[in-house]
Amino acid sequence: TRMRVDVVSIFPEYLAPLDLSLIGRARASGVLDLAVHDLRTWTHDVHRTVDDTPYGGGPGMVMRPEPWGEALDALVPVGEEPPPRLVVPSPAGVPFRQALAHEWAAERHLIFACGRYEGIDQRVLEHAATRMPVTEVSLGDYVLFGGEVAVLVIMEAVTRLLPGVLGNADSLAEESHAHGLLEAPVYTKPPGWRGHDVPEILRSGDHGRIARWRRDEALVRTARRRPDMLAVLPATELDKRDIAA
Ligand SMILES: N#Cc1c(-c2ccc3ccn(Cc4ccc(CN5CCCC5)cc4)c3c2)n[nH]c1N
Repeated sequence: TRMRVDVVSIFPEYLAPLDLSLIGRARASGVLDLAVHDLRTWTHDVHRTVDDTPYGGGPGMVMRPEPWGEALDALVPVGEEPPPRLVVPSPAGVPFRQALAHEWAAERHLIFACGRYEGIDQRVLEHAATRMPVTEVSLGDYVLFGGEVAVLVIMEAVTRLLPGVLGNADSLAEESHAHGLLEAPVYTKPPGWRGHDVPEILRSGDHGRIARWRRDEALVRTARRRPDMLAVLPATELDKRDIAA
């Protein structure tokens, strides 16, 4: 197996989509070995308590450290080399970007800790950091209820980078982002649909002009929707004339 992934959550059913389609195929082909665990497995009281009130006051509840400590003890064999990476989705995390997806696709073992409530007692991450690399990661500047959907996103981004998961067509699409712009619009049959026609050039067979048309469309789209992406393009990449057009 290329990669082992463990996910711990109080809502393990939230991770059911990881059984489907491409990720399901990656698991069936042996490229990915995924296990989802219920954090309450590591509680011992009759109410299977995972949360408590926050020290210092404040709204909501905080996830208790003990269940998490026992869960990580169970999932990290003593002396595992190299150690797994613990990934903890959090509103306070570093931004999740494609570069991180590439880094994590190279890991042998990932463990995802899905927080809920106001988050996980910080000592869980501090203690884990004494025996494995720990990354708090955020999907973006919006507020979710917990870490589960972040794990679905991260797992999709990472799994598609594992060898053999992408068809070579997709991997070419992956490369197309290499030019640092948003992709051009795509079309398929029929040539005319509800009064909207496919741009003539795409049906011309003139591959040089088609490539130029796509690059111009990509530039215009990027300038309109993601000017921040243009700011980082090396000058040699950017022809001001294209933008002005
Ligand atoms: N990835 C990612 C995330 C998450 C995320 C990830 C993991 C957990 C675990 C619990 N929550 C809920 C929550 C929501 C808001 C706060 C902030 N506090 C609220 C009042 C004072 C500050 C604390 C927890 C989570 C949210 N949100 N947005 C992303 N991009």
